[in-house]
Amino acid sequence: MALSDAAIKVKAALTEQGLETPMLPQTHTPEVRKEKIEHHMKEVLTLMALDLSDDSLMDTPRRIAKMYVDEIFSGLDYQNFPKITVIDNKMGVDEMVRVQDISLTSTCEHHLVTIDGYATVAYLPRTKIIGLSKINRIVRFFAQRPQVQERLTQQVLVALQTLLETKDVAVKMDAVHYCVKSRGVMDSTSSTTTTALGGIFKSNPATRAEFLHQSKC
Ligand SMILES: Nc1nc2c(ncn2[C@@H]2O[C@H](COP(=O)(O)OP(=O)(O)OP(=O)(O)O)[C@@H](O)[C@H]2O)c(=O)[nH]1
Ligand SMILES: [Zn+2]
Repeated sequence: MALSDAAIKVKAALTEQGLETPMLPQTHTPEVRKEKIEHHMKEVLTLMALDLSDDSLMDTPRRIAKMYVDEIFSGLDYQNFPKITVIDNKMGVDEMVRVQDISLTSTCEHHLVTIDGYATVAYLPRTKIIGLSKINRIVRFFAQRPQVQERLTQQVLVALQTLLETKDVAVKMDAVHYCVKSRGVMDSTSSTTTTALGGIFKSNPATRAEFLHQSKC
């Protein structure tokens, strides 16, 4: 199936700006990917001395394969880029549109454990207005990849700048990294905030302050 125009444009913009996730071309169908991952997960779990003949563990390799391909890493495949509804700004909206407290669950690319937090996204409409839920869907698409939070924040910024045909976009994320909480340094209270500001959100101190100070996350 051919990629949507939106997916093609966003992928090209990320590649051009050096912000694409390091990825190889997709050479297998989702079904083949799942079969191969299931096979390798069996090896991994067996190496950990788990008895996969137990009825509780038996289907775990298949479950993991399905979860990787269809769910938590589905954003590696631009076939899964959301359908985007962008309309002309006929009403002449010229004030900030902000969506806050967007649930954000991603996976840290260093340890493949959960990143759990919130995102706030704002833009100043120029010629285009985007369907609100599409902002949440774009956050979710890029979150469903192995990620570092800084890149995730920038990818959402560039995707929206591309689709909205304006630089005036801002993204803020606040998240707990389970690689910091449940292992390693085992800090259960810290969280990480990242921002990516474009256009007027970067250059105008008042707009920047309005976004940064009013966003709850
Ligand atoms: N900048 C950034 N770092 C991250 C993110 N997620 C995880 N990390 C960090 O990636 C680093 C990987 O460091 P390494 O020393 O290679 O891995 P490690 O031995 O498991 O490190 P510890 O977590 O300190 O035990 C760690 O400091 C993680 O906290 C992220 O989204 N952004
Ligand atoms: Zn990690």
